[in-house]
This record gives sequence, C-alpha cells and structure tokens, in this order.
Amino acid sequence: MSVRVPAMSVLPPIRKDRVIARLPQCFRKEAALHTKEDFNNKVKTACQEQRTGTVGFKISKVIVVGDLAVGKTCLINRFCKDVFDKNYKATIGVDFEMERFEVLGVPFSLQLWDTAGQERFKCIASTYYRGAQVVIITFDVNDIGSFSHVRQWLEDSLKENDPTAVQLFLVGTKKDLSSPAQYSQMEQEALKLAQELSAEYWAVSSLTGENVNEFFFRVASLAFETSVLAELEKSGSRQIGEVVRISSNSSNLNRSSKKKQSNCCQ
Ligand SMILES: Nc1nc2c(ncn2[C@@H]2O[C@H](COP(=O)(O)OP(=O)(O)OP(=O)(O)O)[C@@H](O)[C@H]2O)c(=O)[nH]1
Ligand SMILES: [Mg+2]
Repeated sequence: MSVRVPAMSVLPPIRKDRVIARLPQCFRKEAALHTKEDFNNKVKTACQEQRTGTVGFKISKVIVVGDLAVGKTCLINRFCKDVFDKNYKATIGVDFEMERFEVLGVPFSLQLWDTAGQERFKCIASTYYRGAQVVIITFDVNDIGSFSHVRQWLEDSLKENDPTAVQLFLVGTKKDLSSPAQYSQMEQEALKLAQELSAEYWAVSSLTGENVNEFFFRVASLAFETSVLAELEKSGSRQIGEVVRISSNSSNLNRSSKKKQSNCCQ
C-alpha cells in the first residue's frame, strides 16, 4: 500500500493577502527608487514562463536599522503579526522574521532582520548586516536626533555590503504622534535626505497601521524585481525557477519565524 504525499506539503500555502499581482506604488514621487507604474516587462515575461516550469524559491535579506526606540520592532511586528505593543522592550542583538509572498505568481520571501539600536548591542547586531539586499533605515519623525543619525546608520550598514547592490529605504516612524504641520516640515527634510542618499522615502505608524502594509509590499516587490533582473542577466535564457531549489528537508523553511538572541556584547 502506498501513501501519496503532496510535493510541497512542507510549506503552508502563501496567505491570500500576501499575493502581489501589480506593482505597489511609491509613497512620494520625489524620493522613490523608481516611479514606473508596473513591473519590468522582462520580469513579467520571465514569471509567466516560470509558471509552467519548476517551482522557484527566492529569498531576499532585509535589515532594519536605526536609533533605539524609534520603532523598528513594532514596525516588523505590525506587519508580520498585526500586533502593537506600547511597552518598550529593547531588542538585544537581533531578531528575525520570515515573511512569504507570491509575486507575479512566483513564491518569494523576505528575511526581515530586526536589529538593536542600543549602542551596547550594536556590535552583535552589526555582524548580521552582511549580505543584505535591502537596507531600511528608520527614524522617529518626532525626534530630530534620530534623524541626524541616519547617515551613520547608512555608513555602518554599507560597510558590510556592496553599496551598488543594496536597495535603500528611509522610513519615518510614529507618524501618529506628529501634527500635520510638524509632519510636513519634517517630511521636507526627509525627502531631501532620501534624494541625496538615493533612498525611497516612506512614513508609517505602527500604532494605527498607516502605510505599514503598503510599505512592505513595495519592499517585497522592488526586491523581487531587482533579484529577478539580476538573475536574468546572469543566466541568459535560464528560467528563474531553476536557480534556487531548496530541499523539502530544509529546517529553516518549516517555520515562519525564528529568533536569534544574545545577551552580551562586551
Ligand atoms: N505612538 C507610537 N508609538 C510607537 C510606534 N512605534 C513604536 N512605538 C513605541 O516606541 C517604543 C519603541 O518601540 P520599539 O519598536 O521597541 O523600538 P526599536 O526601534 O525596536 O528599539 P530597539 O530595539 O531598542 O532598537 C515602544 O514603546 C513602542 O510602543 C508608533 O508608530 N506610534
Ligand atoms: Mg527593537
């Protein structure tokens, strides 16, 4: 007697609200990685062809950096778990979450690394910066100090990465705490800086959820687009689904999230 096991039984189906069929638009045209209305045509064609071929599995590493208590953990938790905690619990070292999407019919994951902003944990956190395809630099829109440290965070995170290969986002947090007048003044400064750094600018609130999903959908889409284009360039006519194959025994993929923490940084 034989028992049939579905080939992809190891992973739960991708959530319906993580399916991306059209390119999500930028937040501000003045500071966007690009302002095209739709995915690149080459990418769309490659994805269509892949549907009939083998199943692909692609992952991009995303690191979230910025001063302590600007709201990095809350941002990730709002998106991944749809929760918000008003109590501050410092991240010690790093945490990470895996978030699965389907972009243009192709499975795609973001590995979201939530790093510590506190100075004494920075040395642990920075060892996890390497190999990031996306760097998200956060600051609190109500705290000019956190804004003035953005360049330093950029420098630190790019030390470990190829600056030309990284997609950069500048994200203002805690928008709910700011009056419209205060916010718009801050935004002028943030847009200027984002343009200078070639970053895409977003403003979010993890408390209300404003722009949180839109932001991560944009990150996933642009990371996906870039990685497919890079792969097409590398492989010529090879189908994208054939590039990364992960065996069904791979333990990492059985879980949707995994934590790594360390307690000392001396
Ligand atoms: N009002 C408001 N408070 C927020 C928001 N996001 C975070 N907070 C609060 O800000 C504090 C710090 O949030 P965290 O997400 O822990 O900050 P963090 O950047 O991860 O801090 P470190 O891990 O130390 O680097 C907490 O008390 C949160 O409740 C927001 O969008 N609105
Ligand atoms: Mg944190």
